[in-house]
Amino acid sequence: MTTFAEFDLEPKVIQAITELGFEEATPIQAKSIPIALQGKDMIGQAQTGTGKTAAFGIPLISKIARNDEKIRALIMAPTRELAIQVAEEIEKLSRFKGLRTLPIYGGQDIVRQIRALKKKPQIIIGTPGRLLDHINRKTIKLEDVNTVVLDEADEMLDMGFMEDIQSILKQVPDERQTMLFSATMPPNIKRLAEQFLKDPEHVSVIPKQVSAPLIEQAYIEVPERQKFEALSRLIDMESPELAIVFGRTKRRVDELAEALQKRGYSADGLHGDLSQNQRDAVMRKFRDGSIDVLVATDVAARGLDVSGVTHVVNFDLPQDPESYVHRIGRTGRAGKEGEAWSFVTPREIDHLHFIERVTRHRIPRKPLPTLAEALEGKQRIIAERLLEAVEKGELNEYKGLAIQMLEQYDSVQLLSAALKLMTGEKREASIELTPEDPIRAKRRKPDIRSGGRKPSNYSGRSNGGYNSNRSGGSGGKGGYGGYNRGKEGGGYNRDSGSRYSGDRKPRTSSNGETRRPARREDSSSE
Ligand SMILES: Nc1ncnc2c1ncn2[C@@H]1O[C@H](COP(=O)(O)OP(=O)(O)OP(=O)(O)O)[C@@H](O)[C@H]1O
Ligand SMILES: [Mg+2]
Repeated sequence: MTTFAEFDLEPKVIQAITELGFEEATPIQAKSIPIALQGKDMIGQAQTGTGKTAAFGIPLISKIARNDEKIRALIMAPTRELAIQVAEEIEKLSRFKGLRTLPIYGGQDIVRQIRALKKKPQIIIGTPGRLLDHINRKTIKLEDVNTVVLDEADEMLDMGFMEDIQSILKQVPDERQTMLFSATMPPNIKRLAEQFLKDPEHVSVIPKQVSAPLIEQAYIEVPERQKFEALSRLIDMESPELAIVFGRTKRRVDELAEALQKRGYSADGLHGDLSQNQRDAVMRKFRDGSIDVLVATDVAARGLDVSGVTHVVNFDLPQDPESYVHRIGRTGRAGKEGEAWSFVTPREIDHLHFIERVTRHRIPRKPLPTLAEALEGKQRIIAERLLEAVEKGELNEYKGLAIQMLEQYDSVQLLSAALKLMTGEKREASIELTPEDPIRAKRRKPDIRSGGRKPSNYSGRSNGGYNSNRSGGSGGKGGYGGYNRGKEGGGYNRDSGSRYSGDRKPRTSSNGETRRPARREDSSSE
């Protein structure tokens, strides 16, 4: 166990860490912070939800003085939501130190951003395209930047940001520290690292399997046209606190969110074609729990940290194994458990096996929840809500009528009727989703990690070694002491010399943005 007091950090930073409820450093933090504090370039890789943001954030803020009026640190992230979230985390970590952070992303009024830049933030967190706009307008000057972080660098490359990133990095002074972080490290990252990092230290905390161990994974084989029914039953049976459902395309997300709403679920959709206001509103509703189900494209796959996400559903399988790892990593974060379900059409079974090989994890098959299981789940929730209301009291206004009714009817009959009404007959609104084509299996060599290097001896606990008093201590669901599902391995041989060939051709863009050619389908995520 490594406490934060063991690092050479200012009391004000320690104070912020304590305030955030972090009791000990996660393994990636324990390894990266001392290296980053020395000013070395580094490549950091660790499973989803294991605190990579603070791993680069803490050293970064340690280098900046409060009264500095220059832009000293530049963090690049692939999506607007992620830029906002990283900015918030850095803001919290530097709260007592009093540094100024500013998220900069497309879709937001540029004049407003220019005004905010006049307040002299020292730390800018942005998406590459909008950052470059500001750099070209000279509203952001990079001449004093001494730290650059690329969060989810591989995703930024996949989205077609290579050129933007290159031209930004070329304008940052050479005497700088560059850090690159992600949960997965496909080979294209190597090229970027070779070009822009100086003798980087590789810091990785990756056990045999790439995905986070606290996520219970399963797949359901289901024909395309039955997917929606399967999803409704799954939600009913599992009654997630918060769930993210991933769909392949924007159209799919729109249709699915609407269909869920029609059936009475509290759901909304997120993709790159929505206006910034709409995107912000959806994320706000999801974070504060006023919607339970977020339906999203891969725009929500990377980095997003929303506490309370208990379930991830791949309504459509993702094309890339990396995407699978990042998507399911929206749950099982910070020492909490989560479940990840994937719908696989019969023709996609091969693709699922491919994902299993690359992620080195066998995904067990589960049967489609039956109607009875779905109903049982719904009833359980209703019963819980009823008992909560009993606990809460304040029922006097209803008691008179209750007594009257009980004099005339049998209590079991009455309560059953009440439960039936509360459960609600399923609104059988007819749902027609436009079918998506099945994904065809690609062939790559099975290793999602970088460079074929041996995994570092992963000595952390199976949950990534968390300890935070926010997580509610150990024991019970959501606890995290030495928990081990013993699912590692999955019967695949490690092929330590190889890594997959990474034929990651950027997918074509449909968002009408022509300036940068190689964007993929939801590339307006920036
Ligand atoms: N030392 C710690 N103790 C407890 N909680 C922590 C600690 N460090 C970070 N966290 C919390 O863990 C959560 C996940 O952190 P973060 O988003 O940085 O993960 P990540 O490794 O970047 O994941 P991803 O690969 O999905 O981007 C956040 O809510 C963060 O505040
Ligand atoms: Mg992250």
